[in-house]
Amino acid sequence: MAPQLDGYFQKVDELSDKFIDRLRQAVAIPSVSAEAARRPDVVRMGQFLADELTKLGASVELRQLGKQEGTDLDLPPVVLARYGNDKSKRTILVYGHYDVQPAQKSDGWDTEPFELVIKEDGRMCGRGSTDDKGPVLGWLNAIEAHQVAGIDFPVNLLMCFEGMEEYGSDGLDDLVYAEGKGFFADADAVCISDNYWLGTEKPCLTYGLRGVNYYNIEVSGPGADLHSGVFGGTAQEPMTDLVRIMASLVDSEGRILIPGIAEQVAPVTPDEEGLYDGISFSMETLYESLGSKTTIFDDKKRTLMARWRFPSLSLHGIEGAFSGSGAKTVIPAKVIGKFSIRTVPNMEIEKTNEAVVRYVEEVFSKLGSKNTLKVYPQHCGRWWVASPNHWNFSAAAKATERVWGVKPDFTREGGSIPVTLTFEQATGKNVLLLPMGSSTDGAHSINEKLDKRNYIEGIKLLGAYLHYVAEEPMN
Ligand SMILES: NCC(=O)N[C@@H](Cc1c[nH]cn1)C(=O)O
Ligand SMILES: [Zn+2]
Ligand SMILES: [Zn+2]
Repeated sequence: MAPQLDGYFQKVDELSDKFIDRLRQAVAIPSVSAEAARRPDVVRMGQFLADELTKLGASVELRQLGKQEGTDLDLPPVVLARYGNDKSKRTILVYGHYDVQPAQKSDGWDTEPFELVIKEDGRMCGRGSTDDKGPVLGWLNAIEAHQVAGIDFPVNLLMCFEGMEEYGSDGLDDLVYAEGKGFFADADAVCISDNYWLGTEKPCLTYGLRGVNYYNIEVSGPGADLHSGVFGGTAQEPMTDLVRIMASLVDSEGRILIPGIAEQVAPVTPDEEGLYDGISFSMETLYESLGSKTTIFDDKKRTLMARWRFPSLSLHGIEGAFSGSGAKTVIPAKVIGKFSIRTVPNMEIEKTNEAVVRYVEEVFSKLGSKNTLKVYPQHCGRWWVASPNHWNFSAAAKATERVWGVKPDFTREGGSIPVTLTFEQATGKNVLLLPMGSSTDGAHSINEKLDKRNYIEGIKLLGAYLHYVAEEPMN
């Protein structure tokens, strides 16, 4: 089956230095969507992709999305591209994002985050290497390897690459819904490569994601930051209120203390109980990914359930708080606490928001503080669970076995890619998550990396998947 694949694989190996260089160029563009000052770099990264795709012969459009909500900042463009328009072939729509999480060497990185540094053991370190520049470039590299090998591209490829995923995909949903019957109308299925294997050796295909509701809690009081010697003990301090509110959201065992959250979670079914044992996942690999043994649970099943099918609440930070080294004796006038809830079936965005706002206001009112509180969701994206019983998943499973020599696990994921559900609803087609990187890649963390092996074999995997898609009978 898929007879041209050996020639394709050989060409990917031959071109591997060129493909790594393409990733090096992409990592060097600090396309951090969360930082206003970096917006020109995000736009530059979109342009880089558009130029590379144009050179490969794709037709490319940079779609403007208007202003970022509540700001004067232009949103970065969505790169929409088409490669091939042969009515006798299937059409696959792929999505990825070219923005990255913030990173600074001083966060604790061993090397400059926006320089791709290749270690002797094959780790390619750099912000965005695995999330999501490596996988996005994987599609471009697959096109190039086919061209150089002289192998006919097996499908028509539609591409949608956005630059705001790490900041809530502002503006993308409207575009995807609008183009469901437009630019994306020909799509027979959707494939997203923006997640990770559960461990470091066994590949997986993913059919579920948690959603995310991200919140701000603002507490303000004094008109300006104050000297704590002069005003300590006389002014009510916003940070004191905020820390007490934040401490009331979740306990050290990860239990969410907000009434109205656990009540929305779908009960565990007997069928589901048996699902976890068959999954290749070890606590040892988790400890390696975590860099410590500080897990809430000691066993695989409860750990996987906590990641996939129960909600979690994480405290992320406090804007306006002193966080440098040294000993600044300030009372911050206004602080904004940031936290998010990863949501699961059958939680509803609005119901969850209402429960959060009600609870935070109640806790604050019990403090008897004269400060002012505002609590509001910053962005929300729904959870997604799909059926893996579809030719899209069968093709990916065959490709995985061909490239990695092992049948993939079928997994869910704790992270969120809210546009996944939007693609499913807008196109009415099956969506598959086909990861390239592994659990130790450290996405969003310091020293993010993509192993050279996962990048190169991942390029083979994406191409092989398209060949098997072309061979699958419709179901
Ligand atoms: N690779 C997917 C990913 O990292 N998604 C982000 C999405 C997000 C939501 N709010 C901010 N980023 C995630 O954190 O899961
Ligand atoms: Zn991502
Ligand atoms: Zn991410």
